[in-house]
Amino acid sequence: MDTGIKLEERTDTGVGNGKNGVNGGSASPPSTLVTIPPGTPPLTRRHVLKRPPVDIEFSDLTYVVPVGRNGHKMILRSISGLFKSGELTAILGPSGAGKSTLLNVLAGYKTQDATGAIYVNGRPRDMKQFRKLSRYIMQEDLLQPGITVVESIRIAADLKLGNTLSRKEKSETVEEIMSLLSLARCRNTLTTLLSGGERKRLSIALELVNNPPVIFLDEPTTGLDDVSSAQCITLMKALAAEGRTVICSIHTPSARLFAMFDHVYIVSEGQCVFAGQNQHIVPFLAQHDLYCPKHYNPADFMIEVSSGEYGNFTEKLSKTVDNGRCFRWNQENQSSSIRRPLGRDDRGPRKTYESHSKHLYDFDSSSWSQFLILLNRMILQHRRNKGYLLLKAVMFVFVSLIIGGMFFQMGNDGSKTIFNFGFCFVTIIVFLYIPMLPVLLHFPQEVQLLKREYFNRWYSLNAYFFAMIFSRIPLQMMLSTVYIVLAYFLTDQPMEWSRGLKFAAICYLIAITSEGMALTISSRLSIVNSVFVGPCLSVPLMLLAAYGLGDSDHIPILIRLAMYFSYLRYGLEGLTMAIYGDNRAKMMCPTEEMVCELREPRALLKEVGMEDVDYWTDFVALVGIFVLFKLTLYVFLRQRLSSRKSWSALSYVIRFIKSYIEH
Ligand SMILES: Nc1ncnc2c1ncn2[C@@H]1O[C@H](COP(=O)(O)OP(=O)(O)OP(=O)(O)O)[C@@H](O)[C@H]1O
Repeated sequence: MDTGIKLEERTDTGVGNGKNGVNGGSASPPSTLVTIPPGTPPLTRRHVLKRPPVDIEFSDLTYVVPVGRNGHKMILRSISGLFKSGELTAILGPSGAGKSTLLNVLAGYKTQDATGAIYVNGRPRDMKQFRKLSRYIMQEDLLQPGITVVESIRIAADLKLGNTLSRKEKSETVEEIMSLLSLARCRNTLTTLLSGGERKRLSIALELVNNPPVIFLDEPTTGLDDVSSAQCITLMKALAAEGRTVICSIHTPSARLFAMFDHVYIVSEGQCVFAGQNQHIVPFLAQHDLYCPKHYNPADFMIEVSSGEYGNFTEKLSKTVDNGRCFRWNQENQSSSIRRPLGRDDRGPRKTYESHSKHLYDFDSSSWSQFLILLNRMILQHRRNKGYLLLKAVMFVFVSLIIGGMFFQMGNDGSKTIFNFGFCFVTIIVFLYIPMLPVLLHFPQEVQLLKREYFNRWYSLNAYFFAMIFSRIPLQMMLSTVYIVLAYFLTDQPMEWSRGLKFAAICYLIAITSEGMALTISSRLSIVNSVFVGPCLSVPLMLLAAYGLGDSDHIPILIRLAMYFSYLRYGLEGLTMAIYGDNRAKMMCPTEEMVCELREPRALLKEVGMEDVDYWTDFVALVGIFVLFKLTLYVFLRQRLSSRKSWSALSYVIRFIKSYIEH
């Protein structure tokens, strides 16, 4: 089965449905249980731009994922539906029914394996334009660590509002959002210390900064207690009542929560088994001789029916609602408008988003501002992560003392030249592992955060990528200096500025290249796989660094080719040349030694086959490999963040490799 992108997408997105935002004509009667406390500030805040309403319709949506090497699994089966602005919609269903998948496809988070059509205000969805209108709050509340609540919202406001508001207006916006989401009390708490409810509210606050007209939430109440869940849904209801389209997937809601939803869409085995107002569910089921017991939560009953507890009704119910096309239960009067002409733009002339406010939905901050804001955020996070910095510095001190002790005073000892060459080899291993391992553990999580922020259009990948490079390199160099200085002095290497600087430069290059390699590996893999693949790849790199030393004529051609890619070999050559190159004078030979065969530096270089090696060639090769890793990282990240077809080939290759690693 063809699983390519087949969602209809065009460049001319439609707009405005003629309603002016408020729950105009939403068929659901206001629930008596929904209480927005008196005095609650209006959700459309003073300094925030007005957004036009957005209706989302989908037709014959099918989602098929590849399973194993040849199999497929159909998760969504040709379902249809309509989610209107001004309404709070719940997508309900038993576990594994396909709720999150539906949300992912509608939000545009996953489009690759989907087929069918999605319409925005009656016109085929233009994904580029739609991404500017919608925000997706995912189930896991991934928040940037090392910053406080107020700092998080300020950074989001700086990135999203750019120069559209003055500094004072932006501060007011931040304060308004904090009070709206009851976050003022924990304004100075680090995000990592927040409770589940506070994390969820902060996730919502961050996406509300520039007032999106469409909000998707994946299971917003999971992990929250009854009170926090009710607060969260009340807030969603209030946001919808202001004209936004709010769609959330939700697991078995209590009767109280269930009554708050304006529109309920129930999924079972990838099919729609009900779409309409919550009060119609009980009569709907009664039509099929399924009677909800008195005082029983209709949501629970519906889920039990969908789970097959009363027999298999999925096909029958799905047929009755025409797999989501039937509009009968969406309104008070159920006798009319049985089937919706999905996708037909029948609401008269309207402006397009392009003409309405094209510039409002582009990035409001320039790439340069995004870069500076992200750089500041990353530096702040590094500074706050004192435990990690200290641990890394202590590791470097510890390793340099151990290595310094093992090779103590051998640098100028002609009888220990070969051991001192061993010091160079050990040094490249240090700068392979210490910069690499923490990245393999940490970066897969950071990629998840990047995906969330990028998908919700906080910044461009270029801004993030360069901020990451510029925040990491100085830190890596600072920490590496600890080892370089201690080990260099303890092992008594030549006290010449030029040699010391050349030695340090190669160490820095190996360190940042190792970090680059780790970033590249972990940009595509989970933590477990990264931690496995990284050290495994290091073994051939180390072997290639030392393979055939002194006997390079007999190295097989394939290994010789592979050597060109082993940056550790260039590193080893560079360190050796820094210490022994440039016609270094003979080393001292201790009196107790009869002969010091290798006291002449040239003799060592000949022994290890490096007489013709040029330090600057190695230096340039290391820079080249560093740049190559960075470019690969950029391509991998772009591919990971993109749903464009042009990346499909690369993504299939990566999927194929991963299917071997992960099975
Ligand atoms: N990439 C995938 N490969 C294979 N199966 C998948 C994939 N993604 C989802 N599924 C399967 O599709 C089904 C629907 O998944 P989905 O996450 O949409 O369910 P859900 O209704 O949100 O469930 P829950 O309420 O438990 O989160 C599940 O059985 C899941 O295992």
